[in-house]
Amino acid sequence: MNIQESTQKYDQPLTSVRWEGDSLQLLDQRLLPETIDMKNLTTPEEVWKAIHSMVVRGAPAIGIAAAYGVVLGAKQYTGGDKLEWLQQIEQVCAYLATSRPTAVNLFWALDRMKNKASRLAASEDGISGFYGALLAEAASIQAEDEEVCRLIGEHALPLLSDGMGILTHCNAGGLATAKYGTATAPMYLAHEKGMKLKVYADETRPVLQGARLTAFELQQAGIDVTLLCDNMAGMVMSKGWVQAVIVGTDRVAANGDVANKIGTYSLAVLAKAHNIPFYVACPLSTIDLNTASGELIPIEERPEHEITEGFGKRTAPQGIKVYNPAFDVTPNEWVTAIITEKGIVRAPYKDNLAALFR
Ligand SMILES: CSC[C@H]1O[C@H](OP(=O)(O)O)[C@H](O)[C@@H]1O
Repeated sequence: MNIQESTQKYDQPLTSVRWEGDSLQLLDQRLLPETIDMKNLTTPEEVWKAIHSMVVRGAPAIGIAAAYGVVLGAKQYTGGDKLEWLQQIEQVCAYLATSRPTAVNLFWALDRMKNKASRLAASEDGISGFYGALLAEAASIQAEDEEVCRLIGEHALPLLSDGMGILTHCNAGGLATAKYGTATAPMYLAHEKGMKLKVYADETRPVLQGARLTAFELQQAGIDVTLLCDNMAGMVMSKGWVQAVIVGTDRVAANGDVANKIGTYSLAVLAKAHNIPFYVACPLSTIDLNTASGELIPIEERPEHEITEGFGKRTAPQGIKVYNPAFDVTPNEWVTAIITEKGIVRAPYKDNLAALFR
């Protein structure tokens, strides 16, 4: 366990997921911003728990961590039978798929690892090379995500201008991806080009990913960021401080409905009311053409204590009824455009999203 104070300025953005030697290092995002603690994981069970408890969170980061979780499962196989090895990999994938239900990147990454394992098992290659081949596949998923996020930022840049106010929600930042983030990618690239943006970050109750993660990473990068309570978004929009809303997503349905952190739908309605564009930034790995529309997206409900406790004490009466959905769905008609690594997609989303995969 490596604990450091996070008050120091870091030269490089923090990496939330890192493979080192033959184990997985995860930055415990539950402890940010005050503590930097890298956890060392060596089993799929530890990866499942890390995803479920949000040690690692954010759709792409969850997928990358799960991919390395499959590699840890492959390391556990000591036999010599290819079919038996494949069955073990398929069992690990099925197990890791139960860690969280909404972010489609988890299932996308596991399917990619399962397909790689199937090709290996069907090949003439010796089983001794399978572990290395799976590790290379997981590393490719991570490396590709970094490039994909950078491209999302590049495609978003024409939507931005010097001095612009951008409001974002939760953390769709470098900590939620391999690097750059999705919603934050244009902010980082604009900053690199000397563009002055004013970012407003919703704290994002109840887990405070905006306050603890987005505000932290943008401040570390030297980007002008102002922290808001979630209930302030309407007011700052009414003051004319916001010229665009940019958020990430955990799953885009085939018709363009968007599942994202709870509170996103409210922002979309507020943005429409103030005639402010509402952009969703996401990689193709977060677009799920197999889910026709938003009401079919499974919405995770999380533990009550995330709402009834905070700031080191109970913040609600004992026994109070609690509803704690971690996500909501924004209907596609409220979405101005979806920014992907292949470019900006606008309505009609069903046809235009499908065209991305042709
Ligand atoms: C770039 S995906 C980020 C996405 O994931 C977050 O959810 P969680 O923190 O619960 O994993 C949130 O919905 C972000 O928009």
